[in-house]
Amino acid sequence: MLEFPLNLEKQDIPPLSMALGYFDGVHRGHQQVILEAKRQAIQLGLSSAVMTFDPHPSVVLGKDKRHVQYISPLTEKIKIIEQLGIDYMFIVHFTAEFANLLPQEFIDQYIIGLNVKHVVAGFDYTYGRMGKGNMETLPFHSREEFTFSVIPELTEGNEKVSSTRIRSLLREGKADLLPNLLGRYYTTTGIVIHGDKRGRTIGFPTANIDVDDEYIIPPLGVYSVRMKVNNTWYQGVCNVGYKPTFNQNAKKISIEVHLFEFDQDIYGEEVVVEWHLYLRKEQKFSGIEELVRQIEQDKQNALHYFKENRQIF
Ligand SMILES: Cc1cc2nc3c(=O)[nH]c(=O)nc-3n(C[C@H](O)[C@H](O)[C@H](O)COP(=O)(O)O)c2cc1C
Ligand SMILES: Nc1ncnc2c1ncn2[C@@H]1O[C@H](COP(=O)(O)OP(=O)(O)O)[C@@H](O)[C@H]1O
Repeated sequence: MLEFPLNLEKQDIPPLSMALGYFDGVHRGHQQVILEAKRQAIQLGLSSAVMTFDPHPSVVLGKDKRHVQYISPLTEKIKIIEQLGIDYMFIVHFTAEFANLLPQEFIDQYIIGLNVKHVVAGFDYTYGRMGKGNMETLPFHSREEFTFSVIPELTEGNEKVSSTRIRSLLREGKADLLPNLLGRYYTTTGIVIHGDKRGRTIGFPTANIDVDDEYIIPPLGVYSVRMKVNNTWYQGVCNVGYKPTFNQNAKKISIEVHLFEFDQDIYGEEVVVEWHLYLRKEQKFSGIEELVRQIEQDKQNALHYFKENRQIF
């Protein structure tokens, strides 16, 4: 992986076929762009590359300076793109200065200057100050130094597959609808931390996960999930919430997963939660007995879900 500023001369970089995009989520539309860059690389005898930007342009340009949340924060995005088998990744730090480059300056410095011989981007990709450069202006800005392919809009159910659509489904808890758009289930990577140590005393030990706040967390409630621990996937149930049965004024949201057929100490481990299906709202129960009865029911519902979808797992 290469990060800007690059201390490389053009002659040190192999000729590239490069996919351009912000690629939050690396969804099915993004995958078409990236895989086309790879296909063109093979056909034209080039190395494949992806150029992406960090942080999200809205952090630098937006009026709304709130903390931005992603479908795939940078490290997750890098992992997913690596799995697509791309040779080089360029991560451009998106600054006010970068956003101010004229379209021709962007093409000269970041495309022609990096020895790019073929560009692949989606039909609505824009570049340069105020997004003035687009796929129609690209032939003029290319100075005939590279060729390019434009990937048409990918739709699903008559609607564009987009990061915005995925973000809103995620915020509505519709994890089960995401594979149609993402090409996989939604995942969040985090570290197992210590909780209140109550879980194992009620027969449901739960791994409390500290998830980076750059991720979009699905809404409060109980979900069927899978969790990857040391490269093995386990089925389980996850509660996202404040545990109102025990806490009156909890401020920090907790994400905790009870795994079936699992009995290991995994404090401090990095784990991946794969979100499958929203099961119910988080509730305040009158006591432990009622809570335990409900968690047992959640477990049965999740087991049923995994059994019904056995062909996938
Ligand atoms: C599947 C599942 C569903 C849960 N549902 C609720 C709930 O509706 N209300 C609640 O107060 N706590 C709920 N919890 C959280 C439990 O209260 C929590 O796991 C228990 O207190 C242990 O916490 P600890 O791991 O911090 O010790 C749920 C936990 C799991 C695993
Ligand atoms: N089936 C399981 N699912 C989740 N965690 C488990 C399981 N079995 C053992 N553990 C371990 O036990 C811990 C959870 O126990 P718990 O009493 O809920 O403590 P805590 O409140 O610290 O999470 C997990 O972090 C993990 O290390």
